[in-house]
Amino acid sequence: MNLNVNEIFYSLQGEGGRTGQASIFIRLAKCNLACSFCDTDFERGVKMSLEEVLKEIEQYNCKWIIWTGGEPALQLNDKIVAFFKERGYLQAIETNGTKRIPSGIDYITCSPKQNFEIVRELIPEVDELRFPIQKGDPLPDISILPKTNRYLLSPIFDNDKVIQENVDYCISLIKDNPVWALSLQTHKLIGIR
Ligand SMILES: Nc1nc2[nH]cc(C(=O)O)c2c(=O)[nH]1
Ligand code: SF4
Ligand SMILES: [Mg+2]
Repeated sequence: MNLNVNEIFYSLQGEGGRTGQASIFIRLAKCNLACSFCDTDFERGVKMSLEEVLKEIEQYNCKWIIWTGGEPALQLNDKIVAFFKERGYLQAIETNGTKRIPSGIDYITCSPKQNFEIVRELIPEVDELRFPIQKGDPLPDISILPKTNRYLLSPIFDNDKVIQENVDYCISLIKDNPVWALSLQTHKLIGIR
């Protein structure tokens, strides 16, 4: 079994409910969407076997993987997740909600970008919903979305720069609708990967 890998790096989770936790990011190549605000160059990839990925990540003193992309659910399956689970890894995923998630994932972050009504059919329950928001965007209707305990709004940045009007807009939405909370891309604020 192989993966088409864009990059592997060791950093701290910058966003959401696991912010600040050391994690090995495995960015898989390719996405099935093309969002205007996308901050990631995910097209290029190299073919790696699971053993090669394991060898690379074993150098880090960390047992959390974050599968990201692109859209990692285009490539992951139950067997790949089981391979890393059997070797002691906990696995988080950052998904756009357009594909089913393999079993065995320990923390699901879902950031739907379109077709919100099909997301819940594919992924009934997640650990967090995190929506990139720019000024003027409507607040998502949580009644049709996957079940979760964490509803997060993430103001869209200009590359690594805060766009204050997006932050202010998210804050006003949250004050009016306190089921939501703010998620910042803290890695960009502090200049780490
Ligand atoms: N530090 C850090 N945290 C992240 N959380 C999600 C990321 C992503 O690109 O998916 C990301 C990233 O690129 N860097
Ligand atoms: S779903 Fe995510 S990775 Fe894919 S284009 Fe949109 S923002 Fe970029
Ligand atoms: Mg990123």
